[in-house]
Amino acid sequence: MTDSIRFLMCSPDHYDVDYVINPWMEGNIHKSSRDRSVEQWQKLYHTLKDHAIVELVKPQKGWPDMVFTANAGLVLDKTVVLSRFYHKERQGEEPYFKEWFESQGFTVHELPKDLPFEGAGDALFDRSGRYLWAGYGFRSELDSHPLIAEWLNIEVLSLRLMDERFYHLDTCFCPLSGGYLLYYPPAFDSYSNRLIEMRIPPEKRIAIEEPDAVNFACNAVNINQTVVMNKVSDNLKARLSEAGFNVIETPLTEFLKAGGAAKCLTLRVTEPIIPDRHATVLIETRTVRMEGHLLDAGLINQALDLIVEGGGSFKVQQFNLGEERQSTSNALIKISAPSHQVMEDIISQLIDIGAVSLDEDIQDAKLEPVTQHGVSPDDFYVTTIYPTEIRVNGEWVQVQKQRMDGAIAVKETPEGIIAQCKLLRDLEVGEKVVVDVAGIRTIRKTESREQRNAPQEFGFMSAGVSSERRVELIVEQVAWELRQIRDRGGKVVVTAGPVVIHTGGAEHLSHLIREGYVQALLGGNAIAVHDIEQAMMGTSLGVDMKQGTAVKGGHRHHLKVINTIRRCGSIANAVEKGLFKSGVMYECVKNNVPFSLAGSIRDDGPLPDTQMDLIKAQQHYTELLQGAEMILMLSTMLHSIGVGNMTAAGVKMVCVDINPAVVTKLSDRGSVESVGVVTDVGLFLSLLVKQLDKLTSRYHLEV
Ligand SMILES: NC(=O)c1ccc[n+]([C@@H]2O[C@H](COP(=O)([O-])OP(=O)(O)OC[C@H]3O[C@@H](n4cnc5c(N)ncnc54)[C@H](O)[C@@H]3O)[C@@H](O)[C@H]2O)c1
Ligand SMILES: NC(=[NH2+])NCCC[C@H](N)C(=O)O
Repeated sequence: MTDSIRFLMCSPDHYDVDYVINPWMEGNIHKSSRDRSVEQWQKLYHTLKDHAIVELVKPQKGWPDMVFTANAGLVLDKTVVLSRFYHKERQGEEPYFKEWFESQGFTVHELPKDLPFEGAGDALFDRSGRYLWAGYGFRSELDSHPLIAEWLNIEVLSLRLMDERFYHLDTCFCPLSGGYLLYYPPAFDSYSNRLIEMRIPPEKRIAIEEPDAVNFACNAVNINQTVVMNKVSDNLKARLSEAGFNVIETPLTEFLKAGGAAKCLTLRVTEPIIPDRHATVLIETRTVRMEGHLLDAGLINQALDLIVEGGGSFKVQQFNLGEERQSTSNALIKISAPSHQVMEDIISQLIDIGAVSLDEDIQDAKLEPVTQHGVSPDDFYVTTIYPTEIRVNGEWVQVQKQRMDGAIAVKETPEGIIAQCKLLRDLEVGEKVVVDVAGIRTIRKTESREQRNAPQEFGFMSAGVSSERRVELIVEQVAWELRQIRDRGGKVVVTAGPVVIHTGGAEHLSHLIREGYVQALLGGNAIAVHDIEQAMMGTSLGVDMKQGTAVKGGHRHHLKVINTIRRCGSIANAVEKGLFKSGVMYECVKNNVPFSLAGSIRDDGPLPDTQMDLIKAQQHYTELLQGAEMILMLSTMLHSIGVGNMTAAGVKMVCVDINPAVVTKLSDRGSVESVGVVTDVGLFLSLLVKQLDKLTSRYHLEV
């Protein structure tokens, strides 16, 4: 027995599973056996008494989980941070534990109300006492960690728990003597796993598998070289013994029904203090402001989800709800993150949804020079489709050539600062690039309630996937827009895949081009090949387009076509020679509608017009997209996604595809101008042409 080590336990007189506050309790209400739980608890108690002193706190009726004394608080030397339970079901335990600590002469620190922290269940010292591992994510709030660091004057390393089954840190993490760590890595997010790996050398990490984890092998009591736990596999036992530990198994199945085992049932109240320790936490906090229709546009939920999913936590410090129909709301949100890197990731996503720093926190954007052509400094801000501004020398500068997945390059010119989105490969030595997230804001339009909720037929509203009726409504709307754009001399760009031809859409798309509704066509080798095959041979990929049946040997047709066009040198030359007289490509040539065919690994031939240098192809696409007001994306995932990435918010995008997943991916840009239509593209085009004819036909005056 070691006199210097003391534990606190609470006998299970009132223990039962009375409610559900963790997944282990589900289905176990009143299913634990009183006799067996007493017997199991006694066995643990006596086992520990062989190795240490065990004190007892009086159990209280009505507080069945009080048996889990690990959650009483966190002790270091004669100081304790009392638990603030997350669930009301356990909050009533707090005064009893407080009384016990005070009666033993501990200095008790209490966290503010609404700042949960569940004691040694969520905070474990490295066994040498140099630092504290603290869990958050389910029961304890990240914001409690700085206070704990300060009160206990210790370095706190925050670990985010990800698996509900391992809702307390001590269910999946157990520091052992000699610098060893027993833990279950999948219970943590990747940032936390990296932190663990940085602190604990590989030879000291004993990572366990799921079968041991669900037997609560990590929920172990470690006293020097002894480890007491519910159950252990032979393999883990052997690994622990290799590391010099003697495992004592003591069944605690009745307590597993409430989500606890050996460690949960004990609190070590003698945690030695080491002299040269310092309060440190990596946690960063920032406050951002959001303004707009925060509630009904769902922006506030989106922001809070982003923070939590990104590994941070939040406090809404202020929320002013707009009172009138048109008035906007505003909120101040304080964000905490376990490291600068996590904070940066969260803030950059919040910037994308329009969050801004508080005036007093606004700084200039951080700029770093490009030192190698085509390579950005690390930590660069990745651009989105939304209009963006950066702050340079105290002034906000609009970023030009907005597109997503670029970096912001900044140049000083005699005319002033120029900031523009650039692809990494285009960055030049001498330019500076915006890094980090300071001094950046995106401008989000605040639409009125009417705009947001207008009936689908007259507004490119919420990015949504269509039902059958919506297809017709969207066709009516697209037709209306196409007519408006054509009549005012605007620009519509079409991206189209070969399915347009296979589904009989060629004649309709040809019609749109001929009638002046299309100002540029973007696609790949296939649309052109199959279109010309149809124009020259009546088949598309060997299928007779009139009969809908495969033509014998028809699969060779498209190669013949490719060969013919290659002989001519270009599609335009072939049209000039009169080799074919209809179809999408024919109309483009005849009506001077520029097109760009971008190559791919699948291409046969390719056609002489197909640009196999992808960088050139991307540049050509970008040029043709300049000034587009609307993009019709017709059944090509590859080219449509490529185009989506190049296009800033504000351009109307209509994505037509039979696969809802593709439509959702393309239309869900968080931008109100995108709309998705799940339907057959041939059908869509035929409806569109019909609707345009209706819109442009003369009135028949009845006399
Ligand atoms: N012979 C060739 O050279 C050849 C042949 C095929 C493809 N390719 C090339 O491969 C690349 C990818 O081709 P892609 O763009 O066709 O493929 P993709 O997979 O990127 O897109 C095809 C899309 O069409 C959708 N679709 C299928 N049937 C539909 C229907 N009836 N109505 C509406 N949507 C429908 C699919 O869901 C899919 O999203 C392109 O560059 C293309 O030029 C070349
Ligand atoms: N330190 C622990 N993991 N304690 C287990 C506590 C179990 C208890 N039923 C709860 O959900 O709070």
